Amino acid sequence: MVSIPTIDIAPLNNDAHPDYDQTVRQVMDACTQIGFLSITGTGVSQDTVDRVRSTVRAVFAIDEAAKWDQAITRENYRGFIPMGFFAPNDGSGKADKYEGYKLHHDVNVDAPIRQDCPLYGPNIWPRQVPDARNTILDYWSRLDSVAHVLLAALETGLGLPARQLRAAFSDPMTNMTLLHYPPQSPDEDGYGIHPHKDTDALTIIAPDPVGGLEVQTRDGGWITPDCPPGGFIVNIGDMLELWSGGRLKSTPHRVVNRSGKERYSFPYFCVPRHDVVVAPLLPPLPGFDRPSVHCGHWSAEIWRTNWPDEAADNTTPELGTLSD
Ligand SMILES: O=C(O)CCC(=O)C(=O)O
Ligand SMILES: [Fe+2]
Repeated sequence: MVSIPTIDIAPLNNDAHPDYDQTVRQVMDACTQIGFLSITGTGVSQDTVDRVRSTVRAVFAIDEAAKWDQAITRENYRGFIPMGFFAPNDGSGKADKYEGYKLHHDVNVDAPIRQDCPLYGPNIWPRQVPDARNTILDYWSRLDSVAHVLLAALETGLGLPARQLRAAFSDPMTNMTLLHYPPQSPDEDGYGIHPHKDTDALTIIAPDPVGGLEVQTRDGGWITPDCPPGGFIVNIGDMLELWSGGRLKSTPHRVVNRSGKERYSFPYFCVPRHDVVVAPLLPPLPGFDRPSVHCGHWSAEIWRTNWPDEAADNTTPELGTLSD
């Protein structure tokens, strides 16, 4: 029976904690089997999460015309993503039923790193929701800490030198998408988000109590993660799968919002620094054979190929596909 476990990660804050090793083992079991886990004991309060969800609601309540003034452009993949913008890459042409708002690791216009990688920069913050910046950046920094605790546990669990993964996340290309999924009627086909794998290292989501996230099991079925109130859902993305030589699993998932209610979500996608080249740090498992990925190039290609009239070419990293 495959299931998504709920793990109290509080012992991971201290490697001398009597339950440290056992908790690392539980995290490793989840990440090497289903690739998803629910976590509690993060230290991030329900109040913090509720504040972010209210902010996200307020962002999508902005007048439609004003959204277009603050929309993503080819040059700057920040701001509103209109409803219907993302169609699946399977040729079916059915657009996902959500609108989004894209944010990246926030740095000033004069930050030196912009000389090395122009994808870094300040976010567009929605003018109509003045608290959005503080509320979201506060949440972001808390999730940075949670991500680091999880990465440290994975370093231990994989037998890697301490900090080998964490060192890749200084000046990260970590990003968030604020998401609004209108309800889908029971007879409506299509998805809130079509089945996909995440291309990042690690994703952390505070699930909306209305539900709708579904995770594929190895036998092709779909299960719904249980997550206690105040918990988060974590999943392994393609980059950690690649780093681990195929041991940690990046698992397809999708969203279908049949709750009859509006659904709001704000995944945090943990991505290394622009100059990190992700390649196996351990001998790959038999049959696992993937090219390395340069994170800056990867990010530039995501920005480019999400545009409906742009196609992947033979330099586009192979990430996020469901082919294997
Ligand atoms: O909204 C969710 O729960 C999941 C979103 C997701 O899978 C994604 O944005 O990659
Ligand atoms: Fe995803």
